[in-house]
Amino acid sequence: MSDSQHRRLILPNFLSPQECKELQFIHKSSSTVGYRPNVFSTTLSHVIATSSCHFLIPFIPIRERLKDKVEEFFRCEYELFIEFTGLISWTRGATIGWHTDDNRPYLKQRHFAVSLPLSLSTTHLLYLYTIVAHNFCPSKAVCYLNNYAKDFNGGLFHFQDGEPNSIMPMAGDVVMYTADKRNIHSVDEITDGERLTLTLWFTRDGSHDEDVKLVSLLSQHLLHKDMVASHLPLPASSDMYWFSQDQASNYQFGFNICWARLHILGYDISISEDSTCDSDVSELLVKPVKLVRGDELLDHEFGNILHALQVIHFYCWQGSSLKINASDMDMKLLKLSDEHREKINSLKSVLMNDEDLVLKVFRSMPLEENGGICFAWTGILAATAAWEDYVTKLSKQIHLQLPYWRMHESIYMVQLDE
Ligand SMILES: O=C(O)CCC(=O)C(=O)O
Ligand SMILES: [Fe+2]
Repeated sequence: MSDSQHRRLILPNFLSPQECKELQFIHKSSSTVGYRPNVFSTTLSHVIATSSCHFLIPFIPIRERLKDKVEEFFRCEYELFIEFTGLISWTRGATIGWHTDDNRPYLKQRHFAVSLPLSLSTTHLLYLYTIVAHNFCPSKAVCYLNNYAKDFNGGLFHFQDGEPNSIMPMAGDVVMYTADKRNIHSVDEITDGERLTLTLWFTRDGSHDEDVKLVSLLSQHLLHKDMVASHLPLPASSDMYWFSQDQASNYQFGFNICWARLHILGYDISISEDSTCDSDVSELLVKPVKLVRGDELLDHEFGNILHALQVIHFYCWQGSSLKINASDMDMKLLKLSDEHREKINSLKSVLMNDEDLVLKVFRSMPLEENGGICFAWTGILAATAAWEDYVTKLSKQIHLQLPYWRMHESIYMVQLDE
């Protein structure tokens, strides 16, 4: 559906349920606290910085399809650039009143450039000609990845003028609109659950091309890394995972979102022997961990809490289709001693000292745990192996495609004959 003035476009079912679920898996296992209260985000530069470059792969075909649509709909004669790609989730309390989206810093820069009358070089003049003569209004695409009323309540999207008046976010649907006054919009407060979107910004201005920055980050990151090296995620600084209501990150009130996301799915974490509640939070995040459920501990070591979180969310995503191997049946489960339980609780009081807040933020809607299948430790072990296969496959694709991306300073699906 598009409106008569060509300022917005709504595309139902643009993303497949599988694409939505894969992006949800990435976000729930990689997000950091976001730029506004009660908001969480996963940017592409963040996944690179945390040694999870492979997660870029699922975004690539989706970015391409969205860019093609925007170019077609807004009738662009020249190429557009993606300025930003991110997964963004809003939880209880997040809201935004009537606003336009043209408050991005690069817009100010553009106005500044136009008001410079003197000493312009030919390049400058050409540049000005391009932005003035082919004035493309920056645009945004918001792809909904989960469902109103099922995964969250509240969070309806509204346009102030014209049709459609309101949009009920449903997984797979996309809304595209120009960032100017023709599209004043708002989002109702989220009252329950977690509302998840994939958000992209488009620009004409090549100096804000996200791909150039991402290719450079990828090159730096992968230069020293062996292709067969481990795919362990590397946690970012601990304050990026610290949620507190007043945004003060002094670790006194609030919680670590990795621990919290495991907790709401029914897991506790046992951090290696020498960790105590006096340890520094950043130190705790990089230590090997084991998973606990009830009074059982799975005797399998994960590289760090982020690794455990990725595997558990992989289990939630793929649960019902995972194959249990014979070797998974040999797993070792240990009964927790009182002493061990006490230790877990004391670390928990450091990383998650406001449990009520965790439940308020993440656990207000019934969760569809483990892809709807019953929990089994054998399933977790199967997920551990399947996660490794999955990231290895994605990682190979990154390594094969990066030379082409570097050559073109652009990220695209390279057709390679295997
Ligand atoms: O998530 C949405 O539906 C739109 C969010 C929005 O308007 C914004 O972040 O500026
Ligand atoms: Fe907006």
